[in-house]
Amino acid sequence: MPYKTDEEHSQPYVDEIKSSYESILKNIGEDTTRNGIVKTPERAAKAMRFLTQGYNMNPEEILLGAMFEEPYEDMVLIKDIELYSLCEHHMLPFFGKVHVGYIPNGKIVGLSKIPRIVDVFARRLQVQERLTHDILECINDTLQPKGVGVVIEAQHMCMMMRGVQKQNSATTTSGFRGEFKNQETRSEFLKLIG
Ligand SMILES: Nc1nc2c(ncn2[C@@H]2O[C@H](COP(=O)(O)OP(=O)(O)OP(=O)(O)O)[C@@H](O)[C@H]2O)c(=O)[nH]1
Ligand SMILES: [Zn+2]
Repeated sequence: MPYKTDEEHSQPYVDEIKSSYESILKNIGEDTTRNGIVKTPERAAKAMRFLTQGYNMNPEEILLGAMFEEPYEDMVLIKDIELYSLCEHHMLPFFGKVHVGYIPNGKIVGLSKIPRIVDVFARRLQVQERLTHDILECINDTLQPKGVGVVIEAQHMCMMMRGVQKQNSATTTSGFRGEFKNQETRSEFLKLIG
């Protein structure tokens, strides 16, 4: 099996994280023995393991597992990939959409593998800028296309629920390699993602 399932990644360290959540609940003034809360440390620990399982996964391996020789020379675009990640500053969610385009150089990759590598990098503590580059460099280094572009549009809960409390601001980040640095190719990509 080239990479592990979500379930396999959720097991290690759950007990340690569980007792940490128990302390957090006590410190915010909760009664950790009451019915609705008693299993919360374990649930929260499993959820946290799920949301950070990307540390244990190898995105290059995912791409290499489904690369096929193909003489297609035009742009391949996978747009509107749902994104859920956690910001490394507050460990609060940021969420939005990822758009990935590439121009093959003799090899294409199985389409599902692009959202899969987005999830691998998103399921780590992140900043949006690094997430953008992680996805970009992984595709560029592994698939070695003629060009690749990544755009992420996201909203950050740490700016919505707390802090500056801005509900409608969105952040866009982008990165381009190879032919996507040419104005014409980049414009075509940006036009296609709308
Ligand atoms: N560049 C970048 N900043 C982020 C991201 N996620 C969260 N942040 C910011 O990280 C910064 C951390 O700033 P600090 O001043 O150390 O933390 P803080 O006191 O909680 O800041 P406020 O959110 O302004 O209350 C904040 O400005 C957040 O908006 C991200 O993906 N990229
Ligand atoms: Zn944050």
